[in-house]
Amino acid sequence: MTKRVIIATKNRGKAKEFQNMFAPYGYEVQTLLDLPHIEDVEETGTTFEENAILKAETVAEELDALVIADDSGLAIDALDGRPGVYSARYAGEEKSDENNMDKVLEELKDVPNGDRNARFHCVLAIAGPEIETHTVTGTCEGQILQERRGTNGFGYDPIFFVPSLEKSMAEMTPEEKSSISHRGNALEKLRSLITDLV
Ligand SMILES: O=P(O)(O)OP(=O)(O)OP(=O)(O)OC[C@H]1O[C@@H](n2cnc3c(O)ncnc32)[C@H](O)[C@@H]1O
Ligand SMILES: [Mg+2]
Repeated sequence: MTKRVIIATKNRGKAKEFQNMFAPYGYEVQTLLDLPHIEDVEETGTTFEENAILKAETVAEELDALVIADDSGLAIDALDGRPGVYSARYAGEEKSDENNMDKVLEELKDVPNGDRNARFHCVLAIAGPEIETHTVTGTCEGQILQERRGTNGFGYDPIFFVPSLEKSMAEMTPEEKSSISHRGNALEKLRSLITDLV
C-alpha cells in the first residue's frame, strides 16, 4: 500500500522537492495543487513559525487529515534580514521569482562580496485531528551572488551560493540541494518526529 502525505503548499518548486524527498521512503505526496478546492491560506503571521502553523492547521481542519506545511524564506544580512517572511512577495503580489531576484540584486549592487552573507530558513509544521501541532526548523548558510547561476530549483536559488558545494542552489541536482538545504534539514528532523507521532 502506498503511504500518502499531504503538504499544504501551492508552490510548484516546493511540491517537487517534497515529492523527491519523500519518494525514497515510499510516500506519495499530495499538495494543494492536487486539491484545487482548498483555498490559499492568508499568511498573516509575522514569523515563519506562525505562518507554517497557520497553513498546516487550517488545511488539516478542512481535510480532517494529517497535514504538513512549509513556510520559508531568505534572510540577507546586508538588508537587515529582508526579504524574510515576505520572500515570496518581495517585489509584489504576483510572486515573481525573476522580479524578486532582480530586486535583491539591485539592492545589493554596491555591497562587496565579503558582505553578502545570507541564509534560507524553513519551518515545517505538522498538524492533524489526533495530534498536537509540532514544528521543526532548518537553515542553510550562503552568499548572494552578483548575478544568476544555473537553472534548477525555484525562487532565489540562482543567486544563492553555497560554499560547501561551491555551487549556486540552481546548479545543484535535487539530491545535492536537499542534502544541504534548509528544507532537507528540517525534513530530517520531522522524519524522526513523525515516527514518534503516527
Ligand atoms: O505558501 P506556499 O503555498 O507554500 O508557497 P509560497 O511560495 O508562498 O511559500 P512561502 O510563503 O513559504 O514563501 C517562501 C518564499 O521563499 C523563497 N524560498 C523558500 N525556499 C526556497 C528555496 O529552497 N529556494 C529558493 N527560494 C526559496 C521563495 O521565493 C518562496 O516563494
Ligand atoms: Mg506563501
